[in-house]
Amino acid sequence: MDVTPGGTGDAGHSAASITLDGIRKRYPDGTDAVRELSLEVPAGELVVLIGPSGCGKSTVLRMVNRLIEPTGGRILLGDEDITRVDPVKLRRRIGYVIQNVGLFPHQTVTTNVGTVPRLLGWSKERIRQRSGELLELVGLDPAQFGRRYPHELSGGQRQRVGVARALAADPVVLLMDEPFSAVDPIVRTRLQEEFLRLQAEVRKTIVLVTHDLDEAVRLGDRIAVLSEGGRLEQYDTPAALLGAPASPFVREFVGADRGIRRLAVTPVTREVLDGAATDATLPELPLGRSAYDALAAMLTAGTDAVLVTADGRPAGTLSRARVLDLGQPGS
Ligand SMILES: Nc1ncnc2c1ncn2[C@@H]1O[C@H](COP(=O)(O)OP(=O)(O)OP(=O)(O)O)[C@@H](O)[C@H]1O
Repeated sequence: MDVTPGGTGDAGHSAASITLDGIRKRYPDGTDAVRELSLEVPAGELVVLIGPSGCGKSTVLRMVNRLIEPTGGRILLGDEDITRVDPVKLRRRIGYVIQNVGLFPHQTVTTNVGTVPRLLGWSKERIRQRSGELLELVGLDPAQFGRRYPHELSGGQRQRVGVARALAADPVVLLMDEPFSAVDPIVRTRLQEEFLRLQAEVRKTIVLVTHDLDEAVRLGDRIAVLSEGGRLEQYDTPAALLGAPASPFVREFVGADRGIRRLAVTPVTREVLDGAATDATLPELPLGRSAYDALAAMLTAGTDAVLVTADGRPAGTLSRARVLDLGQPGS
């Protein structure tokens, strides 16, 4: 299957960076939802906006596709200032996924996925082909699911259709507002994993809003922690954020269990190994897995170390003490 952007003959938009340049939003009642925020999202990266309820996350997200008009500042997609372009045309270039998906209930899955291509005037055949590709990409067999209506799907399946629809016209940017929060935790974890695989293939520029720190750490290339009024407290990789919170606010926000969270985003590399590969009775762990996986393997096997392998051959051992060090700030 051709999963390259615009695989059905479109010119291909690939991904564009997003620059928020001093954006502000004051609602008509005088609420300063976003006082001033500057942030750059590199092309092809997934950036998570996280922060306490009411800090302005959704307002920021919706200013990017102009569902909410900024009261100040500029937003650039690549080099283009989009604060002045036609918002309706803009939204056709930006995928948008929300919590309860918002599928059209009286349209089939295939028709839902083809919404934006139809608005763009694609031919019927091209839309049908693109819908099929996208459904396969999100793990739904088009022959089985294409003719169903949204109420004939599970919550997780609906969410996948929502993602397929958002990607259908090969948007330059994907905005996601709490996309996985309406499904139960097990389905959520599976959707997150599938979504990471999908992102590895399509490499869109994505801004995702969530309340869930674990989700932020799992999905984000970078995380922007916001406080009230859209104030940017820290903008960093998950490992840096958990390892070195920049302020007491962030420290409190990432919580006392940030050490264990940090292990989950710390890969086991050759540099961290602290013993020779001598003990073949130890549980094995391939290089590149997380320090959290290493600790889990030790706890399961009741050992104090794992044998780390590279291409199936022993590369060294990693001790429990070393893993615990990796969870400490500043290591
Ligand atoms: N239309 C509106 N008019 C006035 N104030 C608004 C409006 N929409 C949002 N607000 C306020 O702006 C602030 C930011 O809201 P926003 O929805 O962006 O926050 P959020 O971080 O996404 O919150 P949550 O996590 O609870 O969804 C809040 O104080 C909210 O009450």
